[in-house]
Amino acid sequence: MKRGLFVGRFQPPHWGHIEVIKWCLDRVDELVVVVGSAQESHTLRNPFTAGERIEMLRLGLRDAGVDASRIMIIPVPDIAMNHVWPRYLELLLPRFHVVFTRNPLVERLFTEYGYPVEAPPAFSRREYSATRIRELMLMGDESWRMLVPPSVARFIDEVKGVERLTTISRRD
Ligand SMILES: Nc1ncnc2c1ncn2[C@@H]1O[C@H](COP(=O)(O)OP(=O)(O)OP(=O)(O)O)[C@@H](O)[C@H]1O
Ligand SMILES: NC(=O)c1ccc[n+]([C@@H]2O[C@H](COP(=O)(O)O)[C@@H](O)[C@H]2O)c1
Repeated sequence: MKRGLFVGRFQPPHWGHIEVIKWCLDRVDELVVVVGSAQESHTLRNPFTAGERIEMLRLGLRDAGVDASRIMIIPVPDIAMNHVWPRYLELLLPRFHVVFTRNPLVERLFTEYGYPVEAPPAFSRREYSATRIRELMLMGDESWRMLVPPSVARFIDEVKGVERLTTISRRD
């Protein structure tokens, strides 16, 4: 049984993430999806809580018809020591055999630690970018809705995500 690891912040999850997860599931039996920077919320880079990000990932994967029984979604707060971060993930997660990432730091830390690392292809990376989605939300541009699965857009409406982002971008 081969298990893979995929780490992201998912602020918010978008179609690019869903495509990457599907790509990973073609290569392993199970995938551990880490919701990183789990301690963060209510900032411009990290507006959503770890719990909200878990809910949105599950909704998005359901929209895409992905088999949830092959995926474990686990929130992990950051630690101040990059060197020991892979070891820290081993403490918190089920065993994994390969790391999937396009993040250069994540790639570097796991390669130095001795794991095989594979880079998923870029799926319309310019469009499917959470930074871009947050920028569109702040500009009041509704086209962000096309970049996330429909239930994720509904969830963001429910928690007033755009209002939250707009409020925290203001100055006093
Ligand atoms: N469209 C995409 N195609 C392929 N990989 C992607 C895509 N979007 C994100 N990823 C990868 O998914 C992982 C987690 O990404 P992350 O949650 O940071 O999304 P992001 O869109 O890059 O967000 P942000 O812009 O907020 O950093 C990273 O390895 C990232 O490279
Ligand atoms: N020292 C650490 O805690 C450490 C090191 C490398 C990456 N990470 C986390 O991994 C995640 C990587 O995801 P992104 O590609 O969305 O940045 C982030 O949450 C990042 O903070 C944490």
